[in-house]
Amino acid sequence: MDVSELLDSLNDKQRDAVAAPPSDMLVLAGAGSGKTRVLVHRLAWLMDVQGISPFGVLAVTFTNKAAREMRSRVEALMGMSLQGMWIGTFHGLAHRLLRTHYQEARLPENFQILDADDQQRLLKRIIKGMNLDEKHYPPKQAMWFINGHKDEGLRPQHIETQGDVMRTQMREIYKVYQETCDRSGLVDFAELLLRAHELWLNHPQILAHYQKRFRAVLVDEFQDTNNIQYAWLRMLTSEHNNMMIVGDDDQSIYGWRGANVDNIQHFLRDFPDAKTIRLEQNYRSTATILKAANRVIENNSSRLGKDLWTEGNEGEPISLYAGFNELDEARFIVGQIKQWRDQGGALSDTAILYRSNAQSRVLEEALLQEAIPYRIYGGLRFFERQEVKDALGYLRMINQPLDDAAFERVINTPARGIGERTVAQIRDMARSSESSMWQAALTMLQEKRLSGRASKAVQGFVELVLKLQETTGELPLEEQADTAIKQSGLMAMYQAEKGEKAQARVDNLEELVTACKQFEVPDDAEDMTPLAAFLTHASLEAGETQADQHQDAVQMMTMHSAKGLEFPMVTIAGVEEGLFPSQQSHEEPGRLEEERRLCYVGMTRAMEKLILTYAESRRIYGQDKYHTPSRFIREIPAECIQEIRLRNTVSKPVSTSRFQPATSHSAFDSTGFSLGQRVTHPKFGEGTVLNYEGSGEHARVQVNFDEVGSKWLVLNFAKLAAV
Ligand SMILES: Nc1ncnc2c1ncn2[C@@H]1O[C@H](COP(=O)(O)OP(=O)(O)OP(=O)(O)O)[C@@H](O)[C@H]1O
Ligand SMILES: [Mg+2]
Repeated sequence: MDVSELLDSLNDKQRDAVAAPPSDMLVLAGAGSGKTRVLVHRLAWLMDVQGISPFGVLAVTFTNKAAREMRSRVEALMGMSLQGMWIGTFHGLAHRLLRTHYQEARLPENFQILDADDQQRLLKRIIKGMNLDEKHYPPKQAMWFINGHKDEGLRPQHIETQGDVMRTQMREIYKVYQETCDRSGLVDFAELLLRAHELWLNHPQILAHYQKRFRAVLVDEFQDTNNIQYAWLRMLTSEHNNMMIVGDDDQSIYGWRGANVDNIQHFLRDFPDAKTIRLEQNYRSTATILKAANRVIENNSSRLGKDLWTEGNEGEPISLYAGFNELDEARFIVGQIKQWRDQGGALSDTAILYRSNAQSRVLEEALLQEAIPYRIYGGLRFFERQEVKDALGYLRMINQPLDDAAFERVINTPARGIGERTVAQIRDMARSSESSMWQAALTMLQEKRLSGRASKAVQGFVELVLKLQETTGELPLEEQADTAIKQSGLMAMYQAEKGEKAQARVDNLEELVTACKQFEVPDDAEDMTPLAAFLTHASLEAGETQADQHQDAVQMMTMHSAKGLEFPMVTIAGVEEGLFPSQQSHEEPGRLEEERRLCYVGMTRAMEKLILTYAESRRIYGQDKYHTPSRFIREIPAECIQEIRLRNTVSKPVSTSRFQPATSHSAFDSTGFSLGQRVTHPKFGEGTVLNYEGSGEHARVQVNFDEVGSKWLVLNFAKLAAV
């Protein structure tokens, strides 16, 4: 390959980094300045110019997707396949190392990886086996305890408990858990890293081999490495090799998961001769987007500090839209995406980013309604999520207890002492009597075919379902859901767990109640109960296959998963206090700055067009919460923002300045009503306009009546009048 090709597409500073003589190096630079590009070109340079073999480099990045992309970019630059090169995530590389040296790592040859779900299930069994109360020692918390200590390189014998009963017990759980894993050849994610570290610690000759072999070690997204990862990298260094780390302290967003941004300082301390290169030109975003993002991040106090500029043009202002509620917000976003598509833009060039996974539901529905394909990146669709499926399981049991899948799903979730063996017995009985498991369970109880303990536990479950059926039958759908989630113990189970992920599960359960409240039985399902109609709706949505890899689809993801990526058009939804920054971050000082870094990450994903939206009222857990716009919006200079207003009618402008004539013509314009407007109906009395859909004679409006609650009305027939 022509070397100049490698360097031509780089600016001076990038070239300095790529073509530097072998040395340790830190590339510290803001978003979109070409850090990842430098790393990729450096890899190619080392192999092509320095003559290092593909087996002599080790490159680490944050996600499997990023690793695949990096490999293919280097291959494209080199014009050859690089099979076998060590390029991957920390977990992937540790796995590879352990596979190669399984004997020294004291693992069976075919050891299995335990994913988070399996890990939690195993812990549950262990906690029960130790005769501990799961309520006091929730498996999820034990998992955080174990993984957290492993991330610090600590085994049970290293953990000080200071006489704390909880810690002592957790340490014991860790010990028993680890023995079980070792016996069965199971390795969890945190264990991969710790084992790989211990492998080198205990086998200096293996370590020496790799120290010599890997002449260059390159790490992207370094700001989000945790302690064990840094320790592992540090071990690898020797006089034979060099390390290049690339990162941005302003994009450190995994502190809550143990990432340690101080590792950048540690690197400078541990590699005193390291050369620091700062890249300052941004190639990704328009000047407006860049200026706005820079100004937001300036509000953080602990920064290494850097300036970013661009030669790019001004671009359009950032659009800001205040939704009347989350439905209006979603509809606006979908409208913008349609406009983008109509102007010839690809859907895959647009991304919708949000703070919390639970926000995706309303957005997904708005997209489905318009038949716009979408893909949820790094996550499941709302109705496919574990906790949502658990809750739906109870609703399905209320609706129809003969549903075996629902029965199996919830019989022991939350744990109520019904073991796998009992479930298997019930399953066998159902099979031999050709009945449902529910019926089989009833028969077995009646005929006393279960052992004392199992019988009592199954009886408890049956009674719970019967009670739910009896007490919720007449209730409105959302109260049915609320009761089921609470009385089944699901909510309490997830609330008892710690951490961001558990919080997301609680959010999703609350969101399910909201979904029930917003659900309208479709016309063709009027013979069904609202519950049955809702369950049908949920399974259809979950069953709808996600847009496949090659289909042009809108990209949806949390801001966390968007790290390192870029899109021509980006919408950040739910930019409001209490959601983003999150409620929890108000309570812990460091967390607010991490939220602001997340905002910086989100904004800097956008290349051409950035849209920020928030909802003035948002239904959370079936209740309307009124939020104020996020402080992050106020931190953006006013001249960078253009407020978009279209939720208004042309015919009846509301007098406040916030409601100006529509800038685009929605069907609603012709109805003569505006969202939020007070109206009166001869039968239902007064209410507030919440929502609308359709146009012309099909136009329908949703009104929340003070007396009778929310109703959809066909405009042509409804005798609505403005108050
Ligand atoms: N010298 C250059 N000339 C033209 N385009 C460039 C140059 N350097 C980088 N780019 C382009 O700018 C964009 C951002 O680059 P890259 O993703 O490497 O930035 P980054 O610093 O890694 O960003 P992030 O912090 O978000 O990970 C990419 O589209 C890249 O191809
Ligand atoms: Mg990058």
